[in-house]
Amino acid sequence: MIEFVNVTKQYSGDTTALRDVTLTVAKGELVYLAGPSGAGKSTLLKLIAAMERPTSGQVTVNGTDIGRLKSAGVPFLRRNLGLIFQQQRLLTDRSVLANVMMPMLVTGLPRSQAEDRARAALDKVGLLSRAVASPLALSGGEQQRVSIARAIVNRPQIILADEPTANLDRASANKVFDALRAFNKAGVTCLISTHDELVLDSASRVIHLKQGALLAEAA
Ligand SMILES: Nc1ncnc2c1ncn2[C@@H]1O[C@H](COP(=O)(O)OP(=O)(O)OP(=O)(O)O)[C@@H](O)[C@H]1O
Repeated sequence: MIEFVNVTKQYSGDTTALRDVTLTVAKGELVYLAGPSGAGKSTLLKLIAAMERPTSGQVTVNGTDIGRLKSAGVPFLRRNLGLIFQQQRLLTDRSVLANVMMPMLVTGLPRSQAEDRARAALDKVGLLSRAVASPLALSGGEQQRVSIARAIVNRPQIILADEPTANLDRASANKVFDALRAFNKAGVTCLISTHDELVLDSASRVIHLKQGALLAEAA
């Protein structure tokens, strides 16, 4: 479902963010990305979402070659992706419910249907009771769970989460990981970058990056 073959990504200014990375993530897998700051975790996720293009090598997502994808094809690719990135903040002048409805309204789903699905998604992350609240009234962990609900309402096949629990306390982080694991159990392929040692220790698959290079995976 996701395949990197000899992928190198250089940013202007001569930074090599990824070096000759080859990996495969199968449908339904839950994969964590680990590595020190600057190791290339965000870059790897951005390549999958076509937010960046490989300098060399090939990235394939659901059969789509990201390096050859025309900009008109990007929305079609993203329809299958649930993105939880730090820069995608919630709109603070709208309710929690309105934030979660947004991606469905954009695709033209009728309002009543969008609302039903948004409520169901908020229920799954344990926040249905906060539907009419402003995101500003929520804790950081709750806001992150709203972001997860927003990322999954269009029923993506793949969730990409970039350090979804950065700056959260243990209890909030656990709830965020629980929500992500639940979606994985329901069949969604998940790639999650994290520094959370507790989660990494108990993970079935961890991809370690160091200075842009893949370290051998533990068997
Ligand atoms: N848009 C960009 N332009 C230039 N250099 C970039 C850009 N984005 C990332 N880099 C550089 O590429 C390298 C890898 O960055 P990346 O954000 O992928 O690492 P990371 O492992 O996600 O780090 P962190 O844990 O701090 O988020 C770093 O040296 C970074 O400074």
